[in-house]
Amino acid sequence: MALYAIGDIQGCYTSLLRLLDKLSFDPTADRLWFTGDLVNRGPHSLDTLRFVKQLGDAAVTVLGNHDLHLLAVAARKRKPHRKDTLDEVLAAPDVDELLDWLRRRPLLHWQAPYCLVHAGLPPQWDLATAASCAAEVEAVLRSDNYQAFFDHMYGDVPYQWSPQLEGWERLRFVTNCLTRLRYCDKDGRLDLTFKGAPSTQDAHLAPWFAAPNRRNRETEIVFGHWSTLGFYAGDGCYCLDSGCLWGGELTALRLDGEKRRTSVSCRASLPPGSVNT
Ligand SMILES: Nc1ncnc2c1ncn2[C@@H]1O[C@H](COP(=O)(O)OP(=O)(O)O)[C@@H](O)[C@H]1O
Repeated sequence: MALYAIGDIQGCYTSLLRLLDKLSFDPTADRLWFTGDLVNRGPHSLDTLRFVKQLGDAAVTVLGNHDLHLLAVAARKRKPHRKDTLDEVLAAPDVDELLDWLRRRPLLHWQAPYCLVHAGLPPQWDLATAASCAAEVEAVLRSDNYQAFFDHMYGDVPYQWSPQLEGWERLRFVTNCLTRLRYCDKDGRLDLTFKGAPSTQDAHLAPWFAAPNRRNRETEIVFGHWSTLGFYAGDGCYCLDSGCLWGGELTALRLDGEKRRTSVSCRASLPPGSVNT
């Protein structure tokens, strides 16, 4: 049995199949963790969703900002963006089933010694706080009233964590950390606007995983979301978004035993190999 974490797919289904082929992935024995953003901007979001869903217990995927955006568009709470490639999902005969499954995915998955999230954790959260905050948003997304969440999800404020945060503001802050965070300042205030690579940011900002006094250092954090950072292993953290969507690579990191990185180039869309599912 092997456990692999795989970076943001964003509809690059043929790259995923080539990567699984290269790994000799066996769904009856191996396990996959996905860093979220299964969909959008890439060409085959529908195939990707169907594939990951049918993996059942062989896969864990956490929700990313593009997954949440798909749910918001489907709920008619947000207009699609010009660059979205979600129409095929929205018109699919199994759209309800797929999106019902999607909204029940976690925002954080913890299995010692790893924590899997799409984007990051603010420095003020220890792992227990992160897990309970994620559970608050997950409970809303799994409820019958989940569509109301999308009326309040968008926006960059509040910038800073306080245990006193309540209601939609609290849920927005939690969602922004887990699905959009890249940089914060030395006091842990989020900056959700800058998307560039580390060393190109303003001097007052640092990547979230390099924040001083980060209280979640006890766990190894596996994340995606940050294609300009690319594959990164440092500070007890692993970024697996190596820019598949932008013609970079799709990356898997073996998490059990010795960590081993496997990637496929996404420059050429080669015909997919057969996958044993
Ligand atoms: N709270 C939020 N505020 C703004 N955008 C959000 C939020 N949650 C999800 N999104 C979605 O995240 C996506 C951001 O896209 P983009 O700015 O290109 O960033 P990325 O680098 O993650 O692709 C959009 O589809 C947007 O609708």
